[in-house]
Amino acid sequence: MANILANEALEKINHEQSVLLQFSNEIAGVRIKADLECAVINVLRDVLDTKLAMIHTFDDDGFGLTPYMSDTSLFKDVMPSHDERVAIKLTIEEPYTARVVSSKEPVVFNVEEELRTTNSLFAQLWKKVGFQNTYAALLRVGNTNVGTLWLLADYLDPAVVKGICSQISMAIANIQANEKLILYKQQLEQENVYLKEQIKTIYNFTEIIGNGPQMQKVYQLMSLVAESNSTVLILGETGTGKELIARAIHNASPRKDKLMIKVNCAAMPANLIESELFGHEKGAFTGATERRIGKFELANNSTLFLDEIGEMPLEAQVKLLRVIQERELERVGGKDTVKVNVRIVAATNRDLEEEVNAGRFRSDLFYRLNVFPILLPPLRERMEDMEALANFFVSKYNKNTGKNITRISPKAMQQLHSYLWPGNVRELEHLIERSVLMTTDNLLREVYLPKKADTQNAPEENIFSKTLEDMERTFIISALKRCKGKISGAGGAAEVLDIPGNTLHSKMKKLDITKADYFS
Ligand SMILES: Nc1ncnc2c1ncn2[C@@H]1O[C@H](COP(=O)(O)OP(=O)(O)OP(=O)(O)O)[C@@H](O)[C@H]1O
Repeated sequence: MANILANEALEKINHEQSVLLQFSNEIAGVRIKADLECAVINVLRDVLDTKLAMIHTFDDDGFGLTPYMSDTSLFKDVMPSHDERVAIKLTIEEPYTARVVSSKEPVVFNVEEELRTTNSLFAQLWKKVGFQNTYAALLRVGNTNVGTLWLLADYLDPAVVKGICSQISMAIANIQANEKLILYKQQLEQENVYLKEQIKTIYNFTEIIGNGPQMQKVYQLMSLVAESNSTVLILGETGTGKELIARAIHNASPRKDKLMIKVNCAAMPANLIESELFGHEKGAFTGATERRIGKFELANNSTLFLDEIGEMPLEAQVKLLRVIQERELERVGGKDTVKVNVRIVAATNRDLEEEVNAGRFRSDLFYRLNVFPILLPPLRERMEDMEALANFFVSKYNKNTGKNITRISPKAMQQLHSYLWPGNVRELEHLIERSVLMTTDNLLREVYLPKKADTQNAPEENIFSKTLEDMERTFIISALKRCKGKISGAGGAAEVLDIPGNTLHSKMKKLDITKADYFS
């Protein structure tokens, strides 16, 4: 008798081991959820005559449980749609789940008994499948709860259920870790592409040239605001250095270790701007083949630089306002709300108040952005910085081109001073770059200014209150002032006015223009 019992026990152990081995073989190499689902369902059915009712996984809060996988054929008459099935979320307070979570061993629920005593929705569902029992167990890896497993069968050996549980727990934990890795990898790839784009456009963040009183005011404002989280609005004509200032603010802020993210609001079509800013879920629209995170999420814990904010379409302005107010967003086509901690720096060359009055810019967004405005002066109003800027760009392009230009000729400097600079510092930079390329020795002799551009951009005056002679006089004086009194030759007022030097001399005599007029 003892031998028979020992033999039976041995056979039982052998059977358990062969089931677990088979199970392990099936799921060992599985890397993705769909393969795991297939392997689990098949091996349970074929080896143990068991159906997989459901695997739930724990939500991050450790309280909720979300359906993870099930044999979808089981309850399709009761809950035909996939959505309906996955919508059943549980918590650890649901009575069956509570028992499973608190038990170290697998729990057995007799279907008939459950129908009699509770007649619960779950008991009714189990009854439909036709097995006598439901076996449920907690899925754990180490000290971490992974989920719960629900099996339907007439009889299962608890030791086998335990063995299956530990293998499934490990497989799910691996898949979840793998999914996280893939997501991080995608995010890193996106950041990497972005970084490479940025590196192409960046030379030097820290060097802002200009020490005149106008730029001193700007530096003072920057140092007041940099360390805070306040929104900054940088205003100024095109090419005045708004992006440079935005980067300097970011680099002087506690967020400097993360990359500042830039969005050019003018460069994006209205229908793409939302997805660019907030990201989209896979399938959110035609062409959205992958989930993509937006610039707001990329800028989490960093600074988002919204360049050319004045060009943003009105529909996108509404959405932007919401994110700035709530500090949370939804990806296009997504249901989840994502919290973001982003510092906004915006820039524009438009007069935003005028845009508000014209109905092209939302006033509520304007007030949200205009928390701390910084106005950048145009280059023509800070000519005191011209020499430093010109020298800075010469040495920059020396490096880029391998030249060794050591000086700018007085004539070239005079030319730079006499021009009105509609394109500001960017235009100056391009002109110097060109001049550096054209220079063959170490003296930059000449800059190639656009013809007559200075006169086209002269400020408007009330011409009707003046005689023709008055106007001519004022105009000549202003040209002489810009040329620092130089009358003829390169960079002189005659060149700016495009008349011969002698003609200018005689006009000055006739109009009684003396040094006192243009050196005052
Ligand atoms: N103060 C400065 N010192 C050194 N370089 C400057 C300065 N201001 C502008 N620049 C250079 O001039 C170019 C234009 O500057 P930036 O792109 O910051 O201007 P912006 O005002 O943002 O122009 P836009 O309105 O067209 O976007 C850049 O190459 C920048 O490095």
